[in-house]
Amino acid sequence: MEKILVSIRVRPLNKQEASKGMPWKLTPNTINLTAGPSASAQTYTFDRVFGTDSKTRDIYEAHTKKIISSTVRGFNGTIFAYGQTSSGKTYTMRGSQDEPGIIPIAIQDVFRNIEAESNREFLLRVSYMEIYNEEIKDLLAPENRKLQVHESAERGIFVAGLREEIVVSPEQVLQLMDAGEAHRHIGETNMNVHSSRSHTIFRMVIESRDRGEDDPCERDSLQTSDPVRVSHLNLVDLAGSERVNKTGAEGTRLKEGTHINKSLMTLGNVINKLSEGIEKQGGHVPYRDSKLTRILQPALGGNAKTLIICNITPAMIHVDETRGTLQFASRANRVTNCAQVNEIMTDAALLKRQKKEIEELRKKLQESPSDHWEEEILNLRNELLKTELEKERMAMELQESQKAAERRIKEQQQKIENLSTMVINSAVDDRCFEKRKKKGNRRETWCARPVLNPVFEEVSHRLNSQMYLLSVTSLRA
Ligand SMILES: Nc1ncnc2c1ncn2[C@@H]1O[C@H](COP(=O)(O)OP(=O)(O)OP(=O)(O)O)[C@@H](O)[C@H]1O
Repeated sequence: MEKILVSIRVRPLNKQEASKGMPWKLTPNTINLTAGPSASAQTYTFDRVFGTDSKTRDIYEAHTKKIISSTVRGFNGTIFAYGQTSSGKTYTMRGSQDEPGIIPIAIQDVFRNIEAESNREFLLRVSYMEIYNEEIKDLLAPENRKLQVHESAERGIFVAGLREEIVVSPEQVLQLMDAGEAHRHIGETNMNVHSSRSHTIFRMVIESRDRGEDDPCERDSLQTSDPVRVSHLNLVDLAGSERVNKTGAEGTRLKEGTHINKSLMTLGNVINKLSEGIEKQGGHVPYRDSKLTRILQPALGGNAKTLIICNITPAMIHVDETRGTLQFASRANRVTNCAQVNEIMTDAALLKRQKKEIEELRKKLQESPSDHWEEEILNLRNELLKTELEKERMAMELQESQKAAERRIKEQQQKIENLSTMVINSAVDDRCFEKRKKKGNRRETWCARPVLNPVFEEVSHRLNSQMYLLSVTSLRA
């Protein structure tokens, strides 16, 4: 569900209006009446409010651009300009010599979007119609008049007998538009020298399907079995609501004005009912009360993305009409639509899509768990290898240090043995020497323990401490 978007565009004051000033205060999202006898604290809030110096390109970028790219992806889209006569609807939608309008910018953008969708092929058809005095006229084939609106399950709501031209370039579309424009009802009123006396709907039907594989055999089968997306883009320039006394309408102009006002009143009623949620409560919405609302039915509370650009005249003299436009805009802003991609599914297309989905699921089932486990296993294997290598390294180091300790012990034992032999020999020598001395010039004395050679004592002490150190080291190892 998404809201109907509403933007307000305030046209600059013209020479006659400028002297009285502008009683409206604007912010990027709000507008309120600050001067004059009917000034009030009421603030109107919208998706965007564009001031008198705004450019159509800014308005396009704000919301229209997104809607246009959605239509290329299969959503219905409608953009229309609403407002009193001479408020700038045609200026906004068609543009001027100096500033292109929403329609030419949108057409260029449709083709740009299509170019970016390289995996799809497109078929574009355009039609251009006018609702004048509640009669539908074909602007691309002016001999087609009084066309009727019908509804069918396949086509939805459509205008029977309306010419649709296949187009391949933005230039071709703009040429067709210009040709159609020449057949439009335009008249002079007190308020607008080129007043649109009719509502116009420029429609682009965008059909697309997947290009399929590179294999031409495969391509042929795809063409019959792929779903086709069909979306409608409506670019609407409404005739302006008008007051008979202000427009000075009489005769033909008066008749036109009556019809214009009647269809705009129906549009207002439809928006009222929708904003009150009447349709959701099962109530009646009077779409059939005018050709305009009947043709635009999908855009009003239906399957479409919709933007209404409400044009207002900021002059003091038009305060009442401007307030009427803002009230309509507020109600429209409360209406919700439900846009979805429009696909035409043949049985073959349905079957093919289901097969594709099953295939994708099977692939996921097969691929994703094994991918996951393979990675897990690889990680675990690496961990295991690392641990084993570390274990081996530690075992080798231990072996080495044990061997070294054993070697040192053996060496020390060898040294002790050698030294012991030396000490025994030296003790024997000493005793012989003492005996010889005794026999010589000294008296023989008794000693409780044998007096050892000081050299022996020193060596023995050192050996004992080294043996102690060795045993401690080998214990530690
Ligand atoms: N934003 C703008 N900047 C400059 N000039 C503007 C702007 N908007 C409208 N105008 C001028 O105001 C005049 C009336 O505009 P336009 O014809 O677009 O009004 P309209 O709402 O389509 O009127 P109608 O309902 O009678 O057809 C034109 O001369 C147009 O060039």
